[in-house]
Amino acid sequence: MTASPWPRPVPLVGDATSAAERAGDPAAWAMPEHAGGLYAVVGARRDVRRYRPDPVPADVLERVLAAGHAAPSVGHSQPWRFLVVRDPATRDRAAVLTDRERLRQAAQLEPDAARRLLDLQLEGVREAPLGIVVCCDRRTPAAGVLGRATFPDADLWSCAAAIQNLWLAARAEGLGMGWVTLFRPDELAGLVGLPDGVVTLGWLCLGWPDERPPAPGLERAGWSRRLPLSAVVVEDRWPADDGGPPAPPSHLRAPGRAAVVGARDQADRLLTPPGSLGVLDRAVDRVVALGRGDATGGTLVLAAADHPAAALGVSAYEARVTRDVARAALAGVSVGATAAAAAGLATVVVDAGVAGGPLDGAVDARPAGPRGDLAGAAAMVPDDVDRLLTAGRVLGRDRADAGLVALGEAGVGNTTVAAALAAGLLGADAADVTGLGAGADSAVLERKRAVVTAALARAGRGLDRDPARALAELGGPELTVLAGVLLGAAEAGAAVVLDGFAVSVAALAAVLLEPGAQAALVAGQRSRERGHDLVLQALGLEPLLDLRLRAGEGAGAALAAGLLLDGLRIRRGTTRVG
Ligand SMILES: Cc1cc2ncn([C@H]3O[C@H](COP(=O)(O)O)[C@@H](O)[C@H]3O)c2cc1C
Ligand SMILES: O=C(O)c1cccnc1
Repeated sequence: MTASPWPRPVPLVGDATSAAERAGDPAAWAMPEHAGGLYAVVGARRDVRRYRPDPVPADVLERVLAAGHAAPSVGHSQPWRFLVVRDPATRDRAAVLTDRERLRQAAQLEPDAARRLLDLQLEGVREAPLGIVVCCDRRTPAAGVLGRATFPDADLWSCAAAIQNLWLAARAEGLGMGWVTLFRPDELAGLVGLPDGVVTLGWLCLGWPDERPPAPGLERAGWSRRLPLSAVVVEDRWPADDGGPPAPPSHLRAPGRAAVVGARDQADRLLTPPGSLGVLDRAVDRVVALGRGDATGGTLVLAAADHPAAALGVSAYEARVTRDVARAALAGVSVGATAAAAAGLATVVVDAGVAGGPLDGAVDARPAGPRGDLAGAAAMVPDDVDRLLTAGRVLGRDRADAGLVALGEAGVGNTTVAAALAAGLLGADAADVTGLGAGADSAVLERKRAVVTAALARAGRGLDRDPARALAELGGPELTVLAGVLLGAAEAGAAVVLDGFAVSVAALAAVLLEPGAQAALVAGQRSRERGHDLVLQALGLEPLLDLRLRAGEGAGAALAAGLLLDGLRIRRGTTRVG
């Protein structure tokens, strides 16, 4: 192309680039000197719930509000209004509205869920020096705004984008912000006198933060994790085999961020290098975050059951051993019960279907319906899974106030049942999760693998998304009861100490049912059973002990609980610095 003799007209306002410049360097619009800072602020934004009372200077507030006002809006309609509340009386009335709403919602929930709601940290509304009621002025008819005729709620989304801008600017200024929506919208609107047609998106707390969470509190508490990017980015078309909606999020209470950070802070103030007790310190942090740092004892819950699968030659022992072990535990003379006593734990035995009829002195949680051997028929009927989970929950809640809840099992043949359940829940091969159990030889091991393989083929796929069905198809009644005990104990705020392979598989089912329960768990030990490590990894737990146990009965959980109680004593007894 020959050069044009004509100079290019350059507009005096706006974009001075030429088409040739833009084609020559399409990325030249970037702002490399700012990008790093922006991503850092995006990554460091947190929902803050604790505030210092100090005022926010007017110029800082104005910059933050201006950032909100710079948000994108549908048809450039700028529908947001930022109603800044400084008046302490209005703030106090808003706090009362959230308190009231909390009680109202709690009254409609199961007692347990209600308690969790009541524990929510909402003090920010009272503490923060500023409240911002973000409003959307919807009085312009949707059809009159470019883009809203087809998406009539796009004005609300614009306001949400403004909130995100406010939030990022606040973070960059070092201010904390929390978005509170536990209001009846009309009550909040009434409080600040919004006219008809102006709606609110909630109350933003704004002030200097009295917590500086490095990660979302719920993430640190193990409640949930940010999904990998690949899980939320879809190419071109929604996948045809998506398997239905994702599992609902957990409603189980994990410790709040303040509790989790508080536990860590407390440990950091001891006269010792932070984390000096390693894995034990992390377990102690968990218990302290649950508010149970004062525990000096607890309970070993031992659930026992026999299994039709045992008739397929998958154990080196006869089925009557289960009954003997459970009776010895009731008499306090089994390995598990003596280990529990040594650790300062009481033992409670649950009869989850021990052969030979109900066991005197045990908590009765026996399945009522038919039982299958996994390979040929489902382990239990769904009704029994529900009943046994509930029975376990009741027991777990009941034992939560006594201190730690350690879990143990007895059931001849149950390492095969646990292997089938683990394979179903993890999508693993039989060979990866089938081990020697209480002492299998190669012929028994061969039969165990065959049973697990047949069970998986019979039960079909997708069990990882439906843990209750997995328990019915591939589970055992003692594992189901233990999953319930874990959930009940975790719901009531207790720390739960796991034992070996079978207990850990029960825990995996429980955590798939209620991810929030993970925050309550401490892995007692890594046993020598094949597959245990895989299950612990799936639980995201590092065990306290690694003694190559193959005991079952809660022996490892009791040993670890003793160590954990020592760790709590050390935490309480060590002097604090500065
Ligand atoms: C005397 C005795 C006491 C036990 N206590 C726990 N288990 C452990 O072994 C059993 C599971 O292994 P498998 O799947 O190979 O049968 C469960 O009862 C478990 O708790 C025991 C096993 C025996 C023999
Ligand atoms: O790993 C275990 O928990 C285990 C192994 C063998 C027998 N009972 C339990």
